[in-house]
Amino acid sequence: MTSVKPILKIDNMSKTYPNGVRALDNISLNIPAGMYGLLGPNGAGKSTLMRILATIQEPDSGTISFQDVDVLKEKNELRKTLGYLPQAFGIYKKVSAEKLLHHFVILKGIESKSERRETVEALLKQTNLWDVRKQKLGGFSGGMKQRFGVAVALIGTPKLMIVDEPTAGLDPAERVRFLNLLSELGENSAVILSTHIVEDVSELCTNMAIINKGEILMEAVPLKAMENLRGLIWRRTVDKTHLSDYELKYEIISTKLLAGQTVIHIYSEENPGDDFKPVEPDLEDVYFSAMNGVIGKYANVRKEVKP
Ligand SMILES: Nc1ncnc2c1ncn2[C@@H]1O[C@H](COP(=O)(O)OP(=O)(O)OP(=O)(O)O)[C@@H](O)[C@H]1O
Repeated sequence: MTSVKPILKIDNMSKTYPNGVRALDNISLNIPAGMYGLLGPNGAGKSTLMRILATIQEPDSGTISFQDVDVLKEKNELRKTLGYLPQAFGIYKKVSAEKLLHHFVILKGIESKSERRETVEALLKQTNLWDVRKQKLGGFSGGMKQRFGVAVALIGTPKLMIVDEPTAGLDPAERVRFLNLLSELGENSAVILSTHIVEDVSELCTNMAIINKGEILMEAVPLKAMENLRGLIWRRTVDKTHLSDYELKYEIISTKLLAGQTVIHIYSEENPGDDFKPVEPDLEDVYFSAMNGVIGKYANVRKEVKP
């Protein structure tokens, strides 16, 4: 749980699709201002939650409040102060970035011509697209398109930004540029970033939640969560053919191929011996520990059923 006062509160929210998939299962979250990471694997329910927060999808039950706004009842109130970058969005390929942004600024209701020009210029500069403003959007790289999406989402200086899986498919340089842009936004508004990439959260977010199969496994301050795991994570290289023996004996939280070798991380409250070395836990250890139920929502359940 985060101790800072929440700016966005989600209570007991559920959503089941007509095909019977329960995408969100009684979710509650307290989200403070700044950068907030929603971390989870494919199919966890992130996009469903983001679309509901962005007021384009209805939950079956639950409430959301943003400051004094009852989000589900006063959708237009929230929309005035909302920026949303969806996971996938279409753009007009044959139009230049500058021209299309002008159109969106008009749609947002900025009537004065000079104010429009200033807004467009400021947004293109902020998103580092000023030099390519005359280029057609069809020729933009994935990262440039994402930054254009941010420019659109930023029109009207939103207080709440919803950003759904923005770094998937970006090359490393574009990813860094994009994350830097987001962290600047986090200084003035609440930014909720959904991602399956642990590094997006560790590099950027002061608060986070881990979601899987429609459930929140834990809410945490990343630095504290890593600290709490200190002394509990151990690693060693194993022969792949012996992996199942280790699985029987230890609480393996992750198995990775590293330079052709199989490296396992285990959770153990005591020194396991057996050539294991202590690990300084990172956010990936936190994520896999929560996903495996050794910490977070299912930690106690798991301990009770263990011999
Ligand atoms: N319109 C829909 N109709 C039926 N099932 C859906 C629909 N949208 C999503 N789902 C299902 O709901 C679950 C959650 O999907 P969601 O897209 O919210 O997850 P996600 O965490 O964003 O995953 P991804 O990163 O793969 O987009 C998945 O099992 C998905 O197949």
